[in-house]
Amino acid sequence: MQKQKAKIDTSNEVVKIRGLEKSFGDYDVLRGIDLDLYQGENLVVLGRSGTGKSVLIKLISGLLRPDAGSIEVLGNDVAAISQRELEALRIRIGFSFQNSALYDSMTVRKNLEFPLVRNRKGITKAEIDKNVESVLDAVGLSQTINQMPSELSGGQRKRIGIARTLILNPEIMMYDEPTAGLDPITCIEINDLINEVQKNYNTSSIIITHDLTCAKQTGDRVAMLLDGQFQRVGTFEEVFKTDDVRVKPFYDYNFTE
Ligand SMILES: Nc1ncnc2c1ncn2[C@@H]1O[C@H](COP(=O)(O)OP(=O)(O)OP(=O)(O)O)[C@@H](O)[C@H]1O
Repeated sequence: MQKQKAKIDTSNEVVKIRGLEKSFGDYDVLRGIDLDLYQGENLVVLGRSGTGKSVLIKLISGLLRPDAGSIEVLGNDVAAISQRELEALRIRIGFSFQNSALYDSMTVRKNLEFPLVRNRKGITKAEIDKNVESVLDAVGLSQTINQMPSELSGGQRKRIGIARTLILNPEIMMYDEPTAGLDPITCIEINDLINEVQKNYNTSSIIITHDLTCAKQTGDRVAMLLDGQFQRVGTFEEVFKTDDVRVKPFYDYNFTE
């Protein structure tokens, strides 16, 4: 499905990163990064393996501390806030990780109820049921409500994982390799779902991927991490309109025979 033009507010940075540095031993992974995620935007982050994409997500979510620079998430200085404030902030962020991490011993319904029961004290049974049905409908899997994760396909598990994050109405979504290991048709379905989530839940998203079809279909902008910095940021076409030998192979591998 063709991506519709998203409503993006470029005056509202939900993530604002300035001069961010992070090293491990002698290895300077992030060397002074500046990056904005605008409200309502899908931002794709590309980069070779080991360039620091996961480190960046961990820094944004406060799991790692920066060596230098600032990270502001939904108006909070992540490195300065207390553990309690950090936990409250994390509830406003939905994480969709590679292995979906569903609880194998629980039905789809129980998997979806879990974050609600844990994070919304005093929620009623009727509200839980309504929320579960709503997110299952949003990911197109209402019929799986009583199934076990082992009975689902990889693509379905991915969708339920996304539903489980949506149930807390996140303002920011972080997708780590959303299409990894899926067949091409399921990849397209997941890309469409990412765009539907953006539109229907009004989320701002960071999408980490090596899949340029995913980048092209979902990204309003693409940011490419090269040598520890975002050296190419723009639309998909802008980023790949270059002869840079660090960039071209990405495109050629994905799109040329
Ligand atoms: N806690 C840590 N301690 C030491 N080194 C680390 C730590 N976390 C990450 N690194 C190193 O930082 C570098 C970047 O890792 P990261 O996982 O962010 O890469 P990536 O871009 O996400 O790669 P991939 O595309 O393969 O997932 C790697 O060299 C990794 O070994």
